[in-house]
Amino acid sequence: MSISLLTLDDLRDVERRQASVLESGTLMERAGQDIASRLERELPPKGRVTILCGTGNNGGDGFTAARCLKARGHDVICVLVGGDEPKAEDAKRAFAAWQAVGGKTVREPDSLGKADIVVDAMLGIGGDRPIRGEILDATIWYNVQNSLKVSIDVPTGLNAETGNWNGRIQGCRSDMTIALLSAHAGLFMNEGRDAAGHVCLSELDVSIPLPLQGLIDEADYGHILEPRPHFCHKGTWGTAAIVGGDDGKIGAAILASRAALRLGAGRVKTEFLASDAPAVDPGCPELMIAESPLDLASFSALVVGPGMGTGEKSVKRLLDAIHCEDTPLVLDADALTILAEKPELQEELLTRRAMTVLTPHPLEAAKLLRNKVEEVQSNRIFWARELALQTGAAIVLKGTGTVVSLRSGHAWVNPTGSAALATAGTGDVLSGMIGSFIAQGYDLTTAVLGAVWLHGAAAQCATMPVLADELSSRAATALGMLRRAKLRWAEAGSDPLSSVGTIALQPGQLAPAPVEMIGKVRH
Ligand SMILES: NC(=O)C1=CN([C@@H]2O[C@H](COP(=O)(O)OP(=O)(O)OC[C@H]3O[C@@H](n4cnc5c(N)ncnc54)[C@H](O)[C@@H]3O)[C@@H](O)[C@H]2O)[C@@H](O)CC1
Ligand SMILES: Nc1ncnc2c1ncn2[C@@H]1O[C@H](COP(=O)(O)OP(=O)(O)O)[C@@H](O)[C@H]1O
Ligand SMILES: [K+]
Repeated sequence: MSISLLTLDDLRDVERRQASVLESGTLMERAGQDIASRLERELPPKGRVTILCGTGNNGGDGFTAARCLKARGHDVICVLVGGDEPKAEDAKRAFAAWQAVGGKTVREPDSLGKADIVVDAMLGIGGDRPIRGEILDATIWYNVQNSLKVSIDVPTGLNAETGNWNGRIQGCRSDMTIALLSAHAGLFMNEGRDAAGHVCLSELDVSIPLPLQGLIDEADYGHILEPRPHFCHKGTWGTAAIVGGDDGKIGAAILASRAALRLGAGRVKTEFLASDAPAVDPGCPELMIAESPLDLASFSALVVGPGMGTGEKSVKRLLDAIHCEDTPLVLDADALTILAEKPELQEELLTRRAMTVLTPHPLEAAKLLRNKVEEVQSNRIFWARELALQTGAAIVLKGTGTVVSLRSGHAWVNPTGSAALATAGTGDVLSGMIGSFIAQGYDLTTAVLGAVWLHGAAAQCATMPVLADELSSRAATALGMLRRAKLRWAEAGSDPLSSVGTIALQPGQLAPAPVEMIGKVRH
């Protein structure tokens, strides 16, 4: 969690504390300088830049960046949107400084020629209402510009915490967003992921308190990248049991089982609930298909639910698994539907000694929370935390920007993944991957965060939906390559591979960074 995702309350606290120790306008000046430096990398000499400035402090950042770019010889025009003058104090000063250097400001953008870069500095984290009037008009203009489009702090109209458009009114859709002080969860979730584009962060040289939430990164899953010792055997890497696959849904349990095996579990046994289940998986003969119900307590990890059905037999098997109190348990799909229908089973989860992981998609989460999908999606981090408290389990709330939450209140947003995952069976693969890492003996957070991150990373470069079964092979290949890269990097002491399979890496990195750090970087 080295990239923090501060809540708006936390950010306002940081701002207040900084205001008492720094001269007013200092942060805005740093923001303007860092924005200008980053934009300059995208500009030709004497590049043309149009900056849409709102009347709040986001607009102030825009005027400050304008002044810095002008000083570096670029041709900059500001458009003041939403009023005849800035309202926030720092923004007033920034506007005056822009005017003092002869900066040109107009009130609407329609007559302006094409710019190399168009900047959205209309609304930042203070934008909490649906956009309308001048801001809406300028947003519509912005979205059709054939220029590089860059939002400052957050795309105008987007809720920085939830990644939803305020009031469902579409706001600015950008190629790049330069976040200030801290990255925002909304830039990686729901509509925010598409609206933000490439995310840069300037921390403005401010030390940020360690928050409860951040992006999943190598600091969280690094252990899974460690090479295996030579001195080991299949028993070293645990045995996972996959329980599921009722009539007509055998494939789901196969997908989870294959994923568990491919990602490194020493052995995987599959218990199908279907009456006509196959005795072998011809595509993966390494799997052991149980002929009779498994002794669930004897496994290193249980994955229960993929294609399991919700009938009496399934309920009984779920209960058996929950009662294996000392065996780590991953519950997915139909197991979650049963849990939602039988709240008394959720209470039993609270008494388990071993870890439990629930992997709901938003509809499954809504049912568990006795809620609506829209409500869950309106604040995914909040509801993932609620579900962790309700069940005592680690929660993996899937979707665009998967959220992982623990009962302790810690929450992570996954920066990897893509729409290539929006295809049947990829969730089954994820539950098998989590079960695999748990069976291998990784601690709960490493296993869950590593699986979620890798599952997304394996799909990231695909332009078409990935067949779920291919996904686990891709994830295994990516993991192997990352392990090799780490080894080489450790041996060479510096530059690893510049590219690892489908995952493009910067020199010195093992995995693509979700956020480009700009300005003065403190870590
Ligand atoms: N305070 C600080 O320490 C720093 C703040 N910075 C900038 O300041 C921004 C926050 O500034 P503000 O708090 O002034 O907020 P904004 O500039 O985001 O918004 C200004 C005003 O817009 C109003 N508003 C909300 N939704 C609206 C809508 N749909 N239509 C019209 N008006 C709407 C709000 O009531 C608010 O008063 C950050 O996003 C960042 O860009 C940066 O300068 C970095 C440092
Ligand atoms: N647009 C998307 N962007 C990122 N991840 C996605 C997207 N759509 C789906 N996913 C991921 O794909 C998986 C789908 O899981 P799930 O809905 O349980 O499907 P299934 O039951 O068919 O396996 C989850 O890991 C989810 O986070
Ligand atoms: K903005």
